[in-house]
Amino acid sequence: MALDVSDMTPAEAQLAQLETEEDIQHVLARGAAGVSLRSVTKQYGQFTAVENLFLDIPPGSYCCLLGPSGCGKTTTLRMIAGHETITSGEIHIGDRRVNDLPPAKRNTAMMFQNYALFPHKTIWQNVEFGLRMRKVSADERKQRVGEILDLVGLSHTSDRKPDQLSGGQQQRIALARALVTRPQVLMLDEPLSALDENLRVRMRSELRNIQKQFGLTFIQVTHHVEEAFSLSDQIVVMDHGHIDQVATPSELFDKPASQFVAKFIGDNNIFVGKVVNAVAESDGLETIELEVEGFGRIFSRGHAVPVGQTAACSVRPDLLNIVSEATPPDAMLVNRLTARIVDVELTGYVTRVSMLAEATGQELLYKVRTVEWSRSGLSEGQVVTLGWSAADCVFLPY
Ligand SMILES: Nc1ncnc2c1ncn2[C@@H]1O[C@H](COP(=O)(O)OP(=O)(O)OP(=O)(O)O)[C@@H](O)[C@H]1O
Repeated sequence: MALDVSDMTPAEAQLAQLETEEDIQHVLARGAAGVSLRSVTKQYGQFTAVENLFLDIPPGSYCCLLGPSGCGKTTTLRMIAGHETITSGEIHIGDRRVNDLPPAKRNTAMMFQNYALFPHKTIWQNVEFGLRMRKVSADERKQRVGEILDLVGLSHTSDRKPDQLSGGQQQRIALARALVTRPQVLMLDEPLSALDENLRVRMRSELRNIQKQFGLTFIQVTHHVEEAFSLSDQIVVMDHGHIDQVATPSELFDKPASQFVAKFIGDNNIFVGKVVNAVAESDGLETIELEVEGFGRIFSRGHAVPVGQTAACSVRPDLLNIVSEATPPDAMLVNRLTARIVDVELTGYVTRVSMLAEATGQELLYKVRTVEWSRSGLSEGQVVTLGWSAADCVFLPY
């Protein structure tokens, strides 16, 4: 049967050109593949959008590219998918260098922000489309489309058009359409951004379940910190076209590697000062003393830079403690400062308390279980002493 190519994306049109058995076998290959970026740079004219990226995404993992608008997440995703050329460097998918391969030959699939469903085709035809492009037989198409629609729980919608589905259902169909081609890597560009908050949280766990079930490599672009934390095995934090840190969610939460990451991922409290002393500890880290103007000495843990250099340290808002002024600092809560409560925000189980340091006016954030906050009897305008340990305070080279 002749293919209707009038509403194909460029990638799909390329697929339609696949001729050789080898091409088709590559595209139909199953199983997850890892992705490797080696010194990848993208320039648009004089502007460098991403520079010298090195990244290894293990096969079968869920990786999120996380960062503020304009940091280069989408450009990176599009280069992996082959929708954007790279200026220099190498990209490998599995054991293949894909720099010069068109999107259709990379064994990847892309799920777009707006789902890119064909409005005039039925749900069945939408899902079946990629298989037709790949010249899959009618019997196999029937079986695979049936299976995948079952899997996303939408078999009953197969005769409808996309605009007869809810946002969440359209999202599932877009996912089914991408998965039915059995890609080795699925790329998702802000897949949840069109959904309302409740649905987003539900679809998040569906995405994660499907990724686990298929054992595929998922690479997702997001600027939502919570989304990246809840989905990922690996989070790549990007800023201004560079990778700042690659880590698991818990590593990132406990040990941000830079001031940018510490701020971006969690409202951490950051203090900037000069290194005045560093003492080696048995776990290979050092306890580092920073002289911070207005506060005096602040103790943190990490890998020190030479004495005299400017550096910073970061403490999570939930690791601050309100302590009695009378209690002398001890090894547990060696860091102390006084602050005035300026705002209290109940967000559910957790209360966010904004404070201003008495000595410097620096804004500080304290997060506490709401039940504890209620028991404390504290309120706006009061001055409290905050204490935290060196172990909870992460040293950040400047
Ligand atoms: N075709 C293009 N021509 C010129 N500059 C571009 C082009 N595409 C992207 N850029 C620029 O490259 C930088 C990175 O863009 P990119 O879309 O990758 O960012 P992003 O992190 O995905 O942002 P967002 O979350 O807003 O989508 C931005 O400064 C953007 O303006």
